[in-house]
Amino acid sequence: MEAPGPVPQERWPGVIDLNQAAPQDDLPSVSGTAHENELRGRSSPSANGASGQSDGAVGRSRRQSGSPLEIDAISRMLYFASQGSVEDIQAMLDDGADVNSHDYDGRSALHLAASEGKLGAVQLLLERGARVNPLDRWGGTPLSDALHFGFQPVADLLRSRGGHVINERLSDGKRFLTNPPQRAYSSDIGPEWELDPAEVDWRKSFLIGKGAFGEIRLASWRGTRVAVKSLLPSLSHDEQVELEFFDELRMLCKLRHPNIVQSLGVVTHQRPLMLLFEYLPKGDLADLLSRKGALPAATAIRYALDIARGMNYLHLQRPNPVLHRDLKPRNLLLDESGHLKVADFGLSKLLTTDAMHEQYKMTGETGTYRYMAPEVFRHETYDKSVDVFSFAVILQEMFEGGPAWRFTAPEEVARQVALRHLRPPFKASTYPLGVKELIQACWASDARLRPTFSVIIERLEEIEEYMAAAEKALRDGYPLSQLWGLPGMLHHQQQPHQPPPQPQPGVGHV
Ligand SMILES: Nc1ncnc2c1ncn2[C@@H]1O[C@H](COP(=O)(O)OP(=O)(O)OP(=O)(O)O)[C@@H](O)[C@H]1O
Repeated sequence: MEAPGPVPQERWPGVIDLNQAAPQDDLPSVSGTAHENELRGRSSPSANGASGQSDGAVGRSRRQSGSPLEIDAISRMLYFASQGSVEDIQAMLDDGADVNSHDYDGRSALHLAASEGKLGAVQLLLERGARVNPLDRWGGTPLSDALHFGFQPVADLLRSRGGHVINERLSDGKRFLTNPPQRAYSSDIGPEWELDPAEVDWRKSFLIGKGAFGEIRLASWRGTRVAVKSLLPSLSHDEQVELEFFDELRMLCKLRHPNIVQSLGVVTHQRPLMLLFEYLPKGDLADLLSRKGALPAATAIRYALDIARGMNYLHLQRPNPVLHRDLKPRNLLLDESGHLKVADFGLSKLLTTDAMHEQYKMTGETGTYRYMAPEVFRHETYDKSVDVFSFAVILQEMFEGGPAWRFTAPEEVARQVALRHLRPPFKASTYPLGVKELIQACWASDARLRPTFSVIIERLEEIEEYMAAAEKALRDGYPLSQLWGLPGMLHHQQQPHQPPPQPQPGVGHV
């Protein structure tokens, strides 16, 4: 059984912010009522006119035909609405665009215009026949958006046209939310991110590995070695996945941090879809642990800080945090200077949890199960704290030298963790004082009690300082008895027959 960890200094708010969860996982698997169908972008037969030009018709046509032109038109319409570009909206509508078109999340042009307070655009859309109360997948109407973001004149206008806020419960009890994640719509991925595939030189390429989303190869791009991730054809044929993928790519390409693997650009104009990343030749943490076993405490803490800093950067992205959802040693790459970088972030969002389970089973890539938060395994609503859970398991592995219960199938491990609250055991004697407690807080069953990465960074920095102080104390020849008050990392150094550590210039690398 899991021992309760200390109460972290900073907590998740009392109620989990479902708005921060990856949207596809909020979508309950119910169907049937007109209301729910509307939420999902399907019209009930009675609401769907003969012309078929309703939200539902667009939803269906996007899913069935999936022509890039159609997707582009919807995207542009939403972009213009969010910008309040009345003339552009007018021109698109004059050209035959559907005023009720919406994206995969059910966000219509009216939603976008209302949530940005674009009164002129709202007026125009209503005049041109926009439905006043379309529901996005969080159950939000344009009026609820206008109210949420404080645009009173827009709210007044919508109310005068029959706008209302719907805040009811789905049949399975999950709450509708009125403030969905904000998206920065644009009409294209942006030429600067779109790479010319002809510039990728495959002559000396080789396969680095295969994951649930596709394979990754070393290749050369403009003379530089790069890691090219190709999306599995089975995924990229799914238009829904592609829509999400493009949206995600815009965001991923902009991210920059010393502890995340740098994305260089994308190829979306031909298949398979490809993502180019900086190439990190030193391997990943999984390989390192299988070669070296348990890491020295100072190295483990330094790596933990690298991961936490990279993850903190992702979680603090605005307007929406970037969830990893697939944090594991295989996705932590070593750079030339001996630091870890987080790879593969954001991509798992492309799959629903169900699809993720299926995909992992299909490809045999079940490694993720060991790091999977209980709520993900149980297919429940979750938020960014799932990454904190994975981080805890990784930190424990760095001290233990590899995964616990190696001979048990990963899926079974996840089941025990999720359903019986089992947690990997602490066997090593090298944990510095405070690390076990930190790990326990991070893998708490109650996701609200898990600390944020900002708090984790503070704790790890304190631990690192303690360790440096202890090392100095040893170097300066304090009697060991005086060191008992210092962190537990000294405990293993005080075992009989172990000489005190030699002073190190800086922290040692593995
Ligand atoms: N930028 C990179 N440079 C060098 N090696 C990389 C890079 N990105 C990934 N790899 C390596 O490629 C291998 C496969 O990675 P990939 O992300 O495709 O799959 P995975 O993480 O094992 O699985 P999944 O995608 O299902 O999470 C891993 O060993 C990983 O360390």
